[in-house]
Amino acid sequence: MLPPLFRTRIKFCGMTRPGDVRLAGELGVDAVGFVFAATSHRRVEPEQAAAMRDALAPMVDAVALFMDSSADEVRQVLSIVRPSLLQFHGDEDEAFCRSFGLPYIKAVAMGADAPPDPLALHSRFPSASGFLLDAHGPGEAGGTGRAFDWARVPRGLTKPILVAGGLTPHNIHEAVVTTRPWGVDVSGGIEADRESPGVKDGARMREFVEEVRRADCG
Ligand SMILES: O=C(O)c1ccccc1NCC(=O)[C@H](O)[C@H](O)COP(=O)(O)O
Repeated sequence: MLPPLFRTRIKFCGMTRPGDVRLAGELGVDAVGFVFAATSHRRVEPEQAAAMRDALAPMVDAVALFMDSSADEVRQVLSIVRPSLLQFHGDEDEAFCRSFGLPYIKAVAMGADAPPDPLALHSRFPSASGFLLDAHGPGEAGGTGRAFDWARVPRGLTKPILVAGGLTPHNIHEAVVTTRPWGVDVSGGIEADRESPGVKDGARMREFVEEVRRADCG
């Protein structure tokens, strides 16, 4: 039987150590994320992120993640880190997101009462490269380690979607098989323990990738 041509993209988020970034590249991960949200326990300084970017393998995206940062803060990060993709988790509008001249992903709060309307999302963010569906409620930060009900993933989104929130090596196979997303995003589920946010665990990173690939073959 021919192998499947499609593969689920993988993003590891909340990276804080160059060694973890290097391993992500070796494992075939498509993107790594650096968090600049003011309230995050995984927040890094731009210089720290620049050092991680230097550890990144070619053809792997460096994603800068913001939550209601000012335009000046975003521009400062861009000049130091040179990310290839942006991710916005707050109340940023379309004009703000596209004003930096880089492709971006808009996070969507799946913890709301009603699932988002695909048409409304597309018309609010026509310039988005894709949407990241995360488990947080409206106005809350991401990286909660909570999953949402994958049956609520809206159908009819024509832009790529990434499923996020509470994914681990143990549930990622089911998440991919259930939702068949463009990509998946994980942070807490590949960390060593809850006490060390941002410190990734090599064995968990590897197992996560293996499980996504197993789902791709199913
Ligand atoms: O990670 C954070 O601390 C964070 C803070 C504010 C906004 C977004 C944040 N993280 C986003 C992500 O890391 C992921 O997109 C996603 O939320 C997955 O997190 P997890 O549930 O820990 O796998």
